[in-house]
Amino acid sequence: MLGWVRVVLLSQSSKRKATYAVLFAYVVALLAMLRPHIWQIASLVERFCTSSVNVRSSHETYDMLTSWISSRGIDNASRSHLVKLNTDRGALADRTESVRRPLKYVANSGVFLFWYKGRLLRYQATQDTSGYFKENNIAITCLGRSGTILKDLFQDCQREYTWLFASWPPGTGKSSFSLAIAGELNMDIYVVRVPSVDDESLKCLFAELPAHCVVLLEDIDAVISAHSRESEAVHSNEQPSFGDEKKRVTLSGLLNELDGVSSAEDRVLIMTTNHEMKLDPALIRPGRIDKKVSFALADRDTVSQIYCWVFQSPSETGADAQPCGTENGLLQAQAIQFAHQVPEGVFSPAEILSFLVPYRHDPDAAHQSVETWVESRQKTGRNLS
Ligand SMILES: Nc1ncnc2c1ncn2[C@@H]1O[C@H](COP(=O)(O)OP(=O)(O)OP(=O)(O)O)[C@@H](O)[C@H]1O
Repeated sequence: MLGWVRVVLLSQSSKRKATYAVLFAYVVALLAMLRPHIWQIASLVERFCTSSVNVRSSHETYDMLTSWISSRGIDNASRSHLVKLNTDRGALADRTESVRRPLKYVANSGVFLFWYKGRLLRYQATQDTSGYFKENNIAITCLGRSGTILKDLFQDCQREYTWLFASWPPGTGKSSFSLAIAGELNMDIYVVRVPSVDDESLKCLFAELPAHCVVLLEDIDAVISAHSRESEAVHSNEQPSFGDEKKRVTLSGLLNELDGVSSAEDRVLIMTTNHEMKLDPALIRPGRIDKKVSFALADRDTVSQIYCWVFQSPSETGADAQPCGTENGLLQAQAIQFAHQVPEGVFSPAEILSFLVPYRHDPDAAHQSVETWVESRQKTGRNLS
């Protein structure tokens, strides 16, 4: 067969084509020879030349990974799916909330290949039926003995999952941002913590508002909608207590006030929450809310800006000060170095700030202690588990 290929192509008098054809023929012949041993070879490659990470459906990392996978349609081709509610399993989800949550389809079995950061990865879903309970397993495999790419993938999954489903941790700057807006607009700001008021007191507060102001409603997820009341009653096996209802703001009570506030010109209404998934769609529908701003955990840029802010010299403080400007090269370099010691998307700006402030007169000590601090936070189960 090899001789035949060579003769035919040489007659086309193209030396290069002939070389390629010969090489191709050798490869085909080699594959034909190895064909009976192909599974042994594959298993040797898998055993000695790949790295993999395994995830079981009983662990929360499974939810993180499958959210990432299903949002990209990587396992769409599977013929057998497990259907799940797209929800954070750590949250105490109200049963009625599940009606609003999107469904997520996760492959039960099958092998799928996908590209991630320029590397080809393999996703294999299997079902373990050996025990009393069936458990789904996922193995992600990459070529090569270094699993760095897999660690990157899981960090991405975690970041996206935290962003989409988990409660955001507090201290990401929502209230500070609102105060800054009021300062920028030169307006007074009226702050209402929704969990501490009821319909009646909210009505009184709103009646007193001046025409020109910023109104900040903190923690609006504390509002109770009609169906949460029913659900609470069902779960506690009790009739709804009308005495208790008065102690909280109801959805309809809040909507009445909001429609009044937003109809007044020159008033800026800001609502904050750490639990976006708990909000009733009526509260955040277009028309009632003009803009949604998400506050994330600190990325590298934020960490280095906070560092500069803490360690700037007193002469640099002031409204227009740019402590990390290029003219302050040393501080900028130290800030970048510090930002690389803190994993991205894991800590809130408030946490970074409270770590740094005690070291404000001793930046070297901050650099020396940060790794231990990060490790201890991770060990206590904070975000990276
Ligand atoms: N991007 C940031 N840069 C510097 N400091 C920040 C930043 N974000 C938050 N902080 C600091 O973190 C602390 C908490 O911020 P803030 O109260 O605004 O957060 P929050 O998101 O409103 O928290 P919560 O969810 O508890 O209401 C404040 O001291 C604030 O100055």
